[in-house]
Order: sequence, then structure tokens, then C-alpha cells
Amino acid sequence: MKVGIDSLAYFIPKIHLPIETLAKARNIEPLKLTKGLGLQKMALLDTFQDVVTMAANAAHNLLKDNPNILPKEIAKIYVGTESGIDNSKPIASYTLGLLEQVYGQGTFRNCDAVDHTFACIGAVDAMQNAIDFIKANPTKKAIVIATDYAKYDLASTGEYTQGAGAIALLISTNPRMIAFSSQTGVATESVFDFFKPYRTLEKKLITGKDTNQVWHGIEEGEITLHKDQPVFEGQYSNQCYINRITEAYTHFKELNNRQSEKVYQHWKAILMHLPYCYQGRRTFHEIVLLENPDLIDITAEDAKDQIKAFAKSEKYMELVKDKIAPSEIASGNVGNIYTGSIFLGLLSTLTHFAETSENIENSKLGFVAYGSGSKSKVFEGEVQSEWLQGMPSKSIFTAIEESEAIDFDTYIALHKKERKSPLKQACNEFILDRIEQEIPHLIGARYYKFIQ
Ligand SMILES: CC(=O)CC(=O)SCCNC(=O)CCNC(=O)[C@H](O)C(C)(C)COP(=O)(O)OP(=O)(O)OC[C@H]1O[C@@H](n2cnc3c(N)ncnc32)[C@H](O)[C@@H]1OP(=O)(O)O
Repeated sequence: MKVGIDSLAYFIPKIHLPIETLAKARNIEPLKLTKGLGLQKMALLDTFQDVVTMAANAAHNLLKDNPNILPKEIAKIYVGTESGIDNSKPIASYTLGLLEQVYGQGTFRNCDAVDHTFACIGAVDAMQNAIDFIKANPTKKAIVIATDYAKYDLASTGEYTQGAGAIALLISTNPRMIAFSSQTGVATESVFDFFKPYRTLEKKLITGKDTNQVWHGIEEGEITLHKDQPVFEGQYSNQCYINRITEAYTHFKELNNRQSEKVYQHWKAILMHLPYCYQGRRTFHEIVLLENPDLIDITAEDAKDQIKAFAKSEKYMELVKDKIAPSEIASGNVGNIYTGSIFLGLLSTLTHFAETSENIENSKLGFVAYGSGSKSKVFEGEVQSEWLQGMPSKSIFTAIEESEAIDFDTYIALHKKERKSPLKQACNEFILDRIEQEIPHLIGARYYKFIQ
């Protein structure tokens, strides 16, 4: 039985900071960001948007593109995120409530809703759990949503890799787009490469405020109580990424009895977690070298230089152009969307092949997922004959073109949550209306509405 992605939709904010504006303000050589890391724009949330509005808008777009699907057919709404806004009420529950504002109260009453969190790989976990469920219940359908706001400290090395967006997938049997069949290679190690610890402080340190009344973005003097931004070590996180993806790739080959094959050569396109545009191309050469040990003498004193030279070689660049570059187009213009990045890469790749009218039916796609903390999963999907019919009605490339640039001061005001008035008018989308601050038993409750 074939199970996988039947349809795919997305939501990205309508504003961005051009990367050259950031480079200038931070005194960074612009070419490092554009040519070295592949960055062009960072998508940013407007004042009325958050991870819930993005999730609900992506799911709503998915349902609008598939008017034949009724809410009662959706058995699961599984969300992957690492930007949770509540330690108890999941984004999936908020999203379900928002969809009911449009489809009617109680229309999703028998739908199971839950969040999955494991840094950037949470949406892959959510998708695989949904696939397992559909295999056991072939007449049902599930919606999987990846929603994240990648926000880093100002002037940190992560600042230029920020971004925001959500991807929604319809999972079913006989999918029109991608069928997943092979076993998944996995590699996990508990490390601290990138994480978001709770930083609730001792009550006695916080004058005049009850720590129970702490929610995102609220600061007391110099003490930040709960930050959206991670604690991370950039170069170490890269090393963890490389270690995990090579281990998971090896495991994938073992599980599928494909040790004698250079598996990646069978992949038409490679979809990797892209925490910034060029992370895939700057790491996948390690897998190529794993498959081609004769290319480098790893016992040589200059082994590191040989690896670096291979990563810049014409031969490797051909592979990048052919198999990885299509996934980078959207990433460079949206930025990191954590759990959604690998699926944004998939959408970018499919949009590219749709625009170039390339026949990719029956092609194999290689998925190389990563989540800090840390886990990688490697698996394969096959493009189905009706894949074009599952694509979003509006091209992601058009949405990127339409996004408006903002200036540096506006970016800073948004980052510090000092800006109160919206930059763009909401239209046909869910917005955050208000966060309750007065009624004691509802403090922190977030209220949303749909704007026509
Ligand atoms: C966070 C997640 O989502 C989970 C993960 O995947 S963890 C793995 C990734 N980690 C992160 O994204 C953490 C946040 N990001 C960071 O800390 C940093 O942005 C980073 C570690 C990703 C990059 O660090 P950095 O110090 O800014 O850049 P650096 O690694 O030196 O690379 C700069 C590149 O630009 C190139 N470059 C520099 N100046 C250049 C110029 N003038 N022209 C062209 N290229 C230039 C450099 O040569 C280098 O490329 P190569 O290594 O391929 O040659």
C-alpha cells in the first residue's frame, strides 16, 4: 500500500529583511552571506502573526486547495514545531480551534491533535507518525503542519539565518505527490549543540511579579524570563549535523540491505534540513566521500584540506547543481523555518521542476533530516504521477517575489517586540487578536480571528 504526501501547502510572512541590509548594519562582508552561505532575504513575522497563525493559515490553504476534503475526514492534526507558545496547550489545539472558526464549531471534534517536538526534525517525526497511522487506517487522512519562527539573538552568528514560515501536508493512501516506502535510517545522540532551556528564575529575584505569570517575551529589568532565541554553538552544531547525517545514511543503507549501492546516486533530488541556504551543499560532500573513500586519503596530514578541496571541486559542484540547488531557491529567500525547512526544500524543488517542465515521475527523492539535540533521519520517497495536482495553487516563488522589504530599524523594533502597529494589512488570513492580561484564570490565553 502506498502512503505519503497527497498535497502540500505553505504560509510565509509578507515582509522580509534583505540580507545586504543586515550585512551593512552589522559590518559583515555581504559576499560572505550571499556567496558563502547563500542568503538573500529573511522572512519576518508581522506584529499580528505567530506560529499559530502561520500553522492555521498553511492548513487553511491546504484545505482551500482541496475543496473535496471535508473536515470530518481529517483524523489527525499533527504539528511539528520547536517554537511552542504554551507548555500545556499545543499549537495543534489552537490550530484546530482556528480552523473551526472558518469551517464551523465542532467540525473537527473527532480529530486527534498533538504537537511533536525534537528541534528541527519534529515535523518529520509528526509525518512519520501520521504515515504509520494511515497505514493502519487506510481510509483516513491526516494533516501534518510544520510551523516555526527561527529567531536568534541580535548580533549573534545565527542572526543572519533567521526566518519564519509553515508548511502543511495532507497524508493519505495512494498519494498524488510522494509515496514513502523504504525503512528510515536513524542516528541519535544527546548533545547540547542548540537548545532552548526554560529560564524561569527564582521568584525572589523578580520583584513584584509572580513567576506563574510568565509567558514568552516578557522581560523584567535585565532578566529575561523566557526567550524565543536558542542557546547554541554554531560550528559545533555543524559538526553534530555532519556526524548524525552520515550515521543515519549508513543506517539507512544497512536497514534496506543496500550496502553495495551508492544510494545517493539514485536520488533525483536531495532534500536536507536547511538551517540556512547552503548547509546542505556544505555538508553532503561528507556522504559522497563516505561512498567514495578512494577520493581522499583520510590518514594523510592534509586530509582536512583534501576534504575542503573536494567540497569546492567541479565534480561535487555538478552534483550540487543537479540534486541540491533546486531545494535552496526558497531557503535563501525565506531563511530557516526549523521544522519546515526540509519540506520548504521539497516545495522549492518541486516548484522548480514544475516551472522547468521536467518529467520527474517515478524519480526517487532522498530525505536527510536533522534536529539539534540531536537526531538525523534518512529516508526515500518516490514522486507519483499526479504530483502536479497536489501542488499549492499559488507558487511559493511568486509569494517570495511579492514579499516586501523592511528597513533595519523596523526589523530591530519587531525583534524587540517594541513595534505595535502592523506593517501590512491582514487579508484572508488568521491573525493574533490579543493575549489576555487581566482575567486571572485566563492570563496568557491567546485569542485569534479570521480577517476576510
Ligand atoms: C539551527 C538548526 O536549524 C539546526 C541545525 O541545523 S544546527 C547546524 C547549523 N547551525 C546553525 O544554523 C546555528 C546558527 N548559525 C550559526 O551559528 C552560523 O550562521 C553558522 C555556524 C551556520 C555559520 O557560521 P559563520 O561563522 O558565520 O560562517 P562560516 O562557517 O565561517 O562560513 C562562511 C562561509 O562564507 C565564505 N565566505 C566568507 N567570506 C566570503 C566572501 N567574501 N565571498 C565568498 N565567500 C565568503 C567562507 O569561505 C565560508 O564558506 P566555506 O566554508 O564553504 O568556504
